[in-house]
Amino acid sequence: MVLDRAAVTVEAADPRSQETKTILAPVSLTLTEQRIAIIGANGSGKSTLLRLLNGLVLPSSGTVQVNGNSTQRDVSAVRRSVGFVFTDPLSQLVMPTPQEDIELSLRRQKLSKAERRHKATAILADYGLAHLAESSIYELSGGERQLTALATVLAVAPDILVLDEPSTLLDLRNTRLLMERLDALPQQIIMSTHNLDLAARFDRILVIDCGQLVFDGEPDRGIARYRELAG
Ligand SMILES: Nc1ncnc2c1ncn2[C@@H]1O[C@H](COP(=O)(O)OP(=O)(O)OP(=O)(O)O)[C@@H](O)[C@H]1O
Repeated sequence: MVLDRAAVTVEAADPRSQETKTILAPVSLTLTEQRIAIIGANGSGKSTLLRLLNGLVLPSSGTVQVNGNSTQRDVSAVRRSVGFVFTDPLSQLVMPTPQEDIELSLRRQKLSKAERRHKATAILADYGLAHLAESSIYELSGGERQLTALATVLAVAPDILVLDEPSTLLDLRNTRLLMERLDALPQQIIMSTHNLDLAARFDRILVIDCGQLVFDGEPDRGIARYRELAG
């Protein structure tokens, strides 16, 4: 993934104003490490940076490329390569039950209906969610929904996994399970998190503050920088 002076600005809240607000100042990055964490205060711009990576947000200036595909010109190719897990699983789970959601995720694979059903059942079992396969998404706990959302995205084996604060709703046990699961994945992972234990395990850390990249490097130093900023 390559960001070349990618910046995000939005119109000012007051429609009479000509001004724009910069949410993310121009940033140039080549993201090649297997495990990259993004940390920073609430509202600093972490989600905006992540959303640039799969074309959910397009840069107002500069470019973002994934495997040579521009998010502005080839967004479908980018979305096929980049699986995105939202902080709020309800933004992502669109079908009534986990089983149906995973089957929907598998729709582009050349499988018969029965094969799709069978594969979705196996994926849910792998995540310890088999007993919830036919439950309403709304009856699941926040953590169960979060794991279902992860299973749904990984069902299609994207090349790159982008996760926006994936442990927010998880208890200690499920956070540990998530860490183990992420550790075992072959994909490149780029994740924002407020969980510094999780971030410390990664290869590279980006620290964002007020829409600016203020640190890019080794986890211990990145976490120390973030602690300084938090005061
Ligand atoms: N479409 C938009 N229009 C106006 N402001 C926006 C828009 N998207 C994001 N913002 C603002 O940009 C800033 C950065 O938001 P972003 O969601 O990237 O922060 P974050 O670091 O992920 O925060 P958190 O840790 O709270 O999830 C916030 O002040 C947010 O209100």
